[in-house]
Amino acid sequence: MIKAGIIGATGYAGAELVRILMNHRETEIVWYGSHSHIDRKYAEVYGNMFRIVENVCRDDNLSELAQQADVIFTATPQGFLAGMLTEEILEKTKIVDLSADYRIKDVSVYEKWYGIEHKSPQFIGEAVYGLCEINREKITERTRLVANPGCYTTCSILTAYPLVREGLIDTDTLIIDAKSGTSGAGRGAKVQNLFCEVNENIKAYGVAGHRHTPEIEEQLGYAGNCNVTINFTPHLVPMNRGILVTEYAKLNKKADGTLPSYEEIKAVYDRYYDTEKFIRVLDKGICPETRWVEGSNYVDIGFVIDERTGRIIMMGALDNLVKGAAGQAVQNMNLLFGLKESEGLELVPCFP
Ligand SMILES: NC(=O)C1=CN([C@@H]2O[C@H](COP(=O)(O)OP(=O)(O)OC[C@H]3O[C@@H](n4cnc5c(N)ncnc54)[C@H](OP(=O)(O)O)[C@@H]3O)[C@@H](O)[C@H]2O)C=CC1
Ligand SMILES: CC(=O)N[C@@H](CCC(=O)OP(=O)(O)O)C(=O)O
Repeated sequence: MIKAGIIGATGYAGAELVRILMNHRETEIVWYGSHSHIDRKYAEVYGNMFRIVENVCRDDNLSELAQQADVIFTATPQGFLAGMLTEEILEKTKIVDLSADYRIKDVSVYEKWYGIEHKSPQFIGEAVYGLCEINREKITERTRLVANPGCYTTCSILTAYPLVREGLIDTDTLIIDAKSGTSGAGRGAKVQNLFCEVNENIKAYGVAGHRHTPEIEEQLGYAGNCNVTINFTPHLVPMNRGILVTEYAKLNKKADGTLPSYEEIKAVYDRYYDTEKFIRVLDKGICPETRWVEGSNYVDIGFVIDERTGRIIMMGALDNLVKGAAGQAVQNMNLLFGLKESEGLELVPCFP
């Protein structure tokens, strides 16, 4: 059995990791890390785990956990892992980090957009960006550190990736409009996430300055082998889970001056994603909906070509806590240990 420890097990992403790993046949959770519930029974913090998890919450001592665990998931605030990570820890265990600490390769970009100093930039080069469908061959039994992509970025990148890779869209015209359920903001109490602030309301935030912008630009830049500059505007919507992205871009014309057809674009998506278990490219005319992916590791993708404006509208939906966080982290763990990639992740979407 793989011994897994979770630092930040009492947060929303950590709790989803617990739920998924409970049904993983090759894994045993040896550490339920917390910051403010130390020594409290985990099932008192999360009642859904009553009579399922008997353990008490431990602290966030990464060095001690590294002695016991084959893999550590850090579902902690930005900067936590960067402040703790050492070579000694990485010699003992593998780490899948759900925060953004090792996602961006240029440390000055990280420090500018996150507004914090990076405490261990020496590990950034080694970290693999764990977007499994794109970087699968880099996530191996030799990998020690995985930077697990987040919810908005996973959805935004996977939705546009094939078309950017194939040069089918003008990336300078790419606009990503994204919406997230409130669990995306974490469990910590914040006034802007109170029921009366969120319910019956929808608002944009982080306009022209959200920290996910450079991460999406970097990854799509690798895909297109070019500099990518986007507008990314997230919105908070009154639902628990779910990310929906709507992406707009000018389609590049073909040599004969015409736009690619629906069938040509669909063939490209299918070529990239037909064999991907967790990416479902929907049939013509069907737009992704968050409710059809809730509780699952799926990303649903659809698109429409607007002949009138010459733009394509690409849409993607996922569950921010599953494919956008814990599910993807477990997918990465499966790759790190040479297991079946979908082990523990064959979760059927729940509805309603
Ligand atoms: N929510 C989401 O949809 C997604 C989240 N993520 C990322 O996952 C990480 C966790 O997010 P999320 O679960 O939403 O956040 P939460 O606020 O819900 O949980 C944070 C967790 O970290 C612990 N913690 C808080 N402060 C510290 C600290 N100073 N040192 C150590 N541990 C601490 C908390 O412990 P305690 O509960 O005991 O206070 C809790 O277990 C973040 O980096 C986030 O960006 C990534 C993708 C999606
Ligand atoms: C609704 C909400 O507040 N969402 C968070 C993003 C989710 C998250 O935790 O960020 P990562 O994907 O980088 O890990 C935000 O906008 O900062």
